[in-house]
Amino acid sequence: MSKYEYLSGFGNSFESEAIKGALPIGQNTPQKCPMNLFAEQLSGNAFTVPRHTQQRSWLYRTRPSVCHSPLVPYNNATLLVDVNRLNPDPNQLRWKPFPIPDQQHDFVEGLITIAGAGHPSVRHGIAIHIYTANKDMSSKCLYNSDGDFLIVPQQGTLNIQTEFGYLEVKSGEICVIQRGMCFSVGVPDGPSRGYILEIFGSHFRLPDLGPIGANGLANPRDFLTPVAAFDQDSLPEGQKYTKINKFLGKLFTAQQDFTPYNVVAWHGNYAPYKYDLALFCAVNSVTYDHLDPSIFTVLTAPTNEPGVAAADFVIFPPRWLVQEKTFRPPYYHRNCMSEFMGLIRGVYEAKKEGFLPGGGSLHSCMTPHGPDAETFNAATNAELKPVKIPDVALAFMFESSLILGISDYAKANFIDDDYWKCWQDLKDAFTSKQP
Ligand SMILES: O=C(O)Cc1cc(O)ccc1O
Ligand SMILES: [Fe+2]
Repeated sequence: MSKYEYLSGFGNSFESEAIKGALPIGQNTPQKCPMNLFAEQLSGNAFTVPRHTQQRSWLYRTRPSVCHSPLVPYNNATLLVDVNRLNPDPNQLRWKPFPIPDQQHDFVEGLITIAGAGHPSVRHGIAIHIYTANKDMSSKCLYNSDGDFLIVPQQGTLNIQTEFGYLEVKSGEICVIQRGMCFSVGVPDGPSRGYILEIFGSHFRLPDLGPIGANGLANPRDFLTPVAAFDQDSLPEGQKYTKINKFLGKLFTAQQDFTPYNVVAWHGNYAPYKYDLALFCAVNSVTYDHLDPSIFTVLTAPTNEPGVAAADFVIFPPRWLVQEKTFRPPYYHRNCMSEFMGLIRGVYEAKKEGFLPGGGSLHSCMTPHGPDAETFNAATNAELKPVKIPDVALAFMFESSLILGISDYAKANFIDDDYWKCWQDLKDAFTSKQP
């Protein structure tokens, strides 16, 4: 039987036992838990939030998480930086694909902060990171006190062990690992790379569908949460397990002499999940005009202001373009939101050249942008028959209401210095035509 087994549904209250009978019946904290397990609650929200937003789980484990040595600074992730150390830059920014260094490094060591805003200390804000890895996090796990990670693998499958069970996340799929959950990333395909959206405030939810109705976009049943699984073998005598904690933008580490993957059963609605982007049911104009990209929202992390997201995760999926009398690529625009884009595979519909898989772009608040000149010229003259954006294309956007700063590293490395030139051939065809 594969260790990758899942429960289906978004935000459900689940229960899962790796050994039948490990969950207490009818209560959370019996005087003695079945099988002498320890009961431990993991809270994803304040105890007192409205019931429909409450997220928490109960974990039944062989030893509680508290049995570890004191946490001390961990300095092996040199490019992960606190969001209070970022720089303003209003330019249109584009990064070439971030290379995967040859030197041996795991998912944590390969974290690179690109952009962000707000701060985890006030539970408001986001950070955008790139990860690269070419070795597994063996005997090492990460848990994040700062917020939730939405992970978008671009190259290489991720085998992720979590306290809740195992997740296999391929390129073209995403996963969410929330605040506090221990996880370890394996890279079975070798050199791997991807994007991370970290949110410091609310959790991700599915967008409201309004007049779209009860179905479409990302359907709840396609979100998959792992079944309970724990490490059967104890650590060899003398061997330690390393726990790493991201806390206010810095990493800390502690040791313990047992695996953190000792949860025999769990129940609740605060659990990691994955989603296959190929299952996204795109909805769009079947008459005319280019609609706003919010129509492609997979997940949204709301702020307290109705309709305003700390971050939306939006994709540009394979789909048919059928609009009549319409300039079909994205329009030229200046947005009050910040738009970080990444490319999983193929070519993005607004950029004929230069935006490459594993790279990125950032168009900040009010930074003008839109299709490059080549795309404009082709689309203005194209015959408007139905066209399929092919299955090999998959771009995405992290769109945020916050104004993002960029890291020293992102400012100085892999920047495409010629990006601005892609718009310079957009000529004034109005003035020259006047009598
Ligand atoms: O800038 C971008 O490429 C993203 C984007 C796509 C789109 O279809 C409409 C607006 C928008 O910001
Ligand atoms: Fe845009």
